[in-house]
Amino acid sequence: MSDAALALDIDAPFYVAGHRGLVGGAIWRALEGRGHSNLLGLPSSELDLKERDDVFDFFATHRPTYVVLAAAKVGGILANSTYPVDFLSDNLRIQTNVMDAALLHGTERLLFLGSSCIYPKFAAQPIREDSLLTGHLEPTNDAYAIAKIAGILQVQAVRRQYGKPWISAMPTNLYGPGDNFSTTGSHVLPALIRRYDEARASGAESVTNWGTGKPRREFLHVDDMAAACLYLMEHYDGPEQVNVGTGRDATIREIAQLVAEAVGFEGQTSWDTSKPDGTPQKLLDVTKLHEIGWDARIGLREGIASTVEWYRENVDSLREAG
Ligand SMILES: NC(=O)C1=CN([C@@H]2O[C@H](COP(=O)(O)OP(=O)(O)OC[C@H]3O[C@@H](n4cnc5c(N)ncnc54)[C@H](OP(=O)(O)O)[C@@H]3O)[C@@H](O)[C@H]2O)C=CC1
Ligand SMILES: C[C@H]1O[C@H](OP(=O)(O)OP(=O)(O)OC[C@H]2O[C@@H](n3cnc4c(=O)[nH]c(N)nc43)[C@H](O)[C@@H]2O)[C@@H](O)[C@@H](O)C1=O
Repeated sequence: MSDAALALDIDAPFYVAGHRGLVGGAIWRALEGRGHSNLLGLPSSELDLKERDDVFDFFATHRPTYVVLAAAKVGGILANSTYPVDFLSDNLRIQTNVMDAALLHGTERLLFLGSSCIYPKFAAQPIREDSLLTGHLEPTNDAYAIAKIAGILQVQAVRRQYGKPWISAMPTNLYGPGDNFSTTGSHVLPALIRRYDEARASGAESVTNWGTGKPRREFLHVDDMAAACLYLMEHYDGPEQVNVGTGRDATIREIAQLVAEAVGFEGQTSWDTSKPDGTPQKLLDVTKLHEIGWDARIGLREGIASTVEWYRENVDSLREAG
């Protein structure tokens, strides 16, 4: 489809599945900012996307023209390795129900969100899109990755069998306002912000992080991610998933230092090597994204600083929510 044909109609019904989450929330804010007048979103307490009949009823009633599939069972390295059944089964059900209902009820365009963990554990770095299915997965998140790979295949199958311009994006590790700051279930950046800020507030002399601190990770601010998603919906129409990242990575030890500086913690850091490191490096090759015409804007120091600010403003309500 041409760029003109891909332009999003701001009055058409647009369903953001997972609109209260980190990514869905940022996409919702971005759509509101662009003046979209017909946004659809329901919390899981009102529409459990694992329930196939309920999902089909929702689509029959609202018939969304556009869908971003940002609802998923999501978590950090420990949650993924402790609950593989949930990460496999919930995600397969959520994405299959949403895509089947969207297909039946005439959704014109759908963006499926996968993750950089779909690529082989020892993929050549930076990781190109065509390294998918060329090697073994990282065991701490293989169940989640298999569900995400099935989602990419479903998008490609819909394109092939029905000719719909649906697409997939593969984000690198994300962070920002609205993240999950739970101590055991979260990803590394929110976990570090909470740990270092609590240590600063209590006057603790040291903190202990997980693993060796040697793995390398790439981080993208979620507002950049939301902008990239909408950009891709308006400028990309191809079967291959598109990597979304900054093209730059750092060691977890360096990230921890940045967070310590951002919150003003001056004590010591130690490492609990009984916790898993996960994949040694996960840096996306973003050549394709750049060729399509999009590049990240928010620098890591700036993004961490604004996320610390958001965390401090919201920490009380986060505690109440558990
Ligand atoms: N965060 C990251 O670092 C990365 C995320 N991604 C991908 O981006 C997408 C969004 O992730 P993120 O925003 O971080 O995740 P969050 O955990 O922040 O949000 C997930 C959202 O999914 C919804 N959800 C979960 N289960 C159900 C269900 N059964 N029925 C209805 N809604 C459900 C939740 O709804 P509610 O709040 O109402 O319960 C929530 O809004 C996912 O596909 C994830 O794999 C990819 C790479 C990195
Ligand atoms: C987005 C991505 O997220 C997960 O993969 P991951 O990249 O390994 O993500 P993570 O953020 O949990 O850890 C990154 C690194 O950081 C180290 N680390 C230190 N201290 C803490 C800490 O306190 N918490 C956490 N979570 N990690 C810590 C940790 O040991 C690891 O070396 C998968 O769910 C995967 O499925 C996925 O998609």
